[in-house]
Amino acid sequence: MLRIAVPNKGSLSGPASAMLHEAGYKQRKESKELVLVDPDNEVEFFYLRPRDIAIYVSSGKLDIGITGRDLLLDSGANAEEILELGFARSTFRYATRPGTASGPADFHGMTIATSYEGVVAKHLADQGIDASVVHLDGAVETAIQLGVAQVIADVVETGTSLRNAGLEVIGEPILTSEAVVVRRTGAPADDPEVQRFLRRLQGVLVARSYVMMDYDCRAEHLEQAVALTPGLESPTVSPLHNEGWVAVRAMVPAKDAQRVMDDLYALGARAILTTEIHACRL
Ligand SMILES: Nc1ncnc2c1ncn2[C@@H]1O[C@H](COP(=O)(O)OP(=O)(O)OP(=O)(O)O)[C@@H](O)[C@H]1O
Ligand SMILES: O=P(O)(O)OC[C@H]1O[C@H](OP(=O)(O)OP(=O)(O)O)[C@H](O)[C@@H]1O
Ligand SMILES: [Mg+2]
Repeated sequence: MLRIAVPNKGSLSGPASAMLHEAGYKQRKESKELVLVDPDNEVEFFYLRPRDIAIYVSSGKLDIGITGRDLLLDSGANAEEILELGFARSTFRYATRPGTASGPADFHGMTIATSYEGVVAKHLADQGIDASVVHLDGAVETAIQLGVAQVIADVVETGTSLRNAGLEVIGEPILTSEAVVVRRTGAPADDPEVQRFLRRLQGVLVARSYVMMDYDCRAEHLEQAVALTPGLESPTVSPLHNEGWVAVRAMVPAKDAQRVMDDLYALGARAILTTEIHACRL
């Protein structure tokens, strides 16, 4: 039975469970449940603090886990990412009050507050910056106002939290993060249970980002139409009862669907339909 770590709180928790549910797995009904067995799919889910997940996985007690790339790197655990999941996207950045510093090189001698001490200490060492780091559990943006630090390093998504605290980002992002599936570094890549789990999640990612498009077009326009809708492998083309017309079916990136429909219509295609994909295996 595959043993999988799932975030039990915070930004990762809801979207991770939603993705597992879409992939056909049983998920807990209430947030106090810590372990859930899904016998039909031969998996066992352990709901753990997001920060701890890479550590459990690196110990080998759990086979795989869902966590944030930033949390994985911060933990220093012997674990590696094997699939990007496309949610909880963020950057990790330094921020200060305006006028404090023009770049990280000015941080010498300053104190930097963060919840990601591992990431920050490594970045400072790599850049040869001699600054002290103070660890805070959260609400790091307030540390400057309260005089605990001159600089913070924190997760930034929209930048609203920084703006509200009167802070501005300094320097380039230290890293970009999103939710990822992790396993112990060097664990066998061809484990069939892990492969099946990854295929299911990949199926959800594709189902979320593509639509199925069907349309009819004149045979003489087929090559131009197919250039607009190349599909993943190759579009399905079927004859229509009306001579000189064909029906085409192809997967199209959801974000492009309306533009592609306009272009197909302009080409003379008709009965252009899109339908949602609920699940797939590529
Ligand atoms: N506002 C946000 N937008 C996108 N991703 C975020 C945001 N805040 C945190 N994350 C991501 O979520 C993960 C952090 O998990 P964490 O449990 O700390 O979330 P949290 O929402 O900050 O919860 P907590 O309230 O427990 O601190 C990291 O991978 C981080 O990059
Ligand atoms: O750029 P934004 O869209 O404002 O998002 C970033 C903020 O979201 C998270 O905070 P969270 O609400 O989890 O509180 P925390 O700092 O206590 O973890 C993160 O730590 C930042 O503070
Ligand atoms: Mg947080």
